[in-house]
Amino acid sequence: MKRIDTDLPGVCVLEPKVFGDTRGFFYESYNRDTFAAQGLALDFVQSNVSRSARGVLRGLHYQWPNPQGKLVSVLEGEVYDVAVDIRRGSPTYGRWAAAVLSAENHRHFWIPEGFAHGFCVLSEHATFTYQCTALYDAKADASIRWNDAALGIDWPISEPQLSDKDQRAPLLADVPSDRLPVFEK
Ligand SMILES: Cc1cn([C@H]2C[C@H](O)[C@@H](COP(=O)(O)OP(=O)(O)O[C@H]3O[C@@H](C)C(=O)[C@@H](O)[C@H]3O)O2)c(=O)[nH]c1=O
Repeated sequence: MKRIDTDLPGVCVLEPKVFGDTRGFFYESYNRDTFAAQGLALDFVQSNVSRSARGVLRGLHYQWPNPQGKLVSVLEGEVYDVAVDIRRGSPTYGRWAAAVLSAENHRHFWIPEGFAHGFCVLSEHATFTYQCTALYDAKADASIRWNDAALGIDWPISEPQLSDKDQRAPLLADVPSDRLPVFEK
C-alpha cells in the first residue's frame, strides 16, 4: 500500500496493492498492520455503503461529540471527495483537501477525526463505502454548507442534488464554537 500525503496534514490518499489476474483483481481494502506501519493505527467499529446518482452531493458532514475518522472509497463509479479541517484551534482550520476516487483507481481517502467530509458523484452512479472509527450518533450528526464561500471548495459541479438536511446546513462561521470539534495535538 502506498500513502500519498495531501497538502492538509493528516489527510492522505492510500493506494492498495492490486493483484490482477485473468479472473479479475484482488486487493486488501484495510489491513491493521499495513496501515499502522504507514502511521495510521486505526480501529474501525462501523462500515457503511451508500449509492448515489450523478450530481448527488452528500456533505459536508461531521460528528461532534464522538467524532468519526473515515476510510472512504468507491466500488462503482467515480466521486470527487473532500475533507475539511473544522477543528477549533487547528493551524489548518478552514482548509480542505480533495481526491478523485473511483472503482478504477481503487484509491482510498483517509478523513481524520474532527474533519468534515463530503463527496459529489461524477459518474452515472457511484457506490461509496467507508469504515468509521466511532459509531454513528444521530444526536451528534452535523453538517456545514457544501458551498460555504469561506471554505472555497473547488467542486466540479455547480447545482448538486442535496438532502433537505444538507440544503439547510449552516455556514462554518455560524456554527457555535462549542459545536465544533477540538484540535488535539
Ligand atoms: C450516516 C448514517 C445514517 N443513518 C441513517 C440516518 C438517515 O435516516 C439515513 C440517511 O442518512 P444521511 O442523509 O445522513 O446519509 P449521508 O448523507 O449518506 O451521510 C453520510 O454522508 C457522508 C458524506 C459522510 O461523511 C458520512 O459520515 C455520513 O454523514 O441513514 C444511519 O442509520 N447510520 C449512519 O451511520
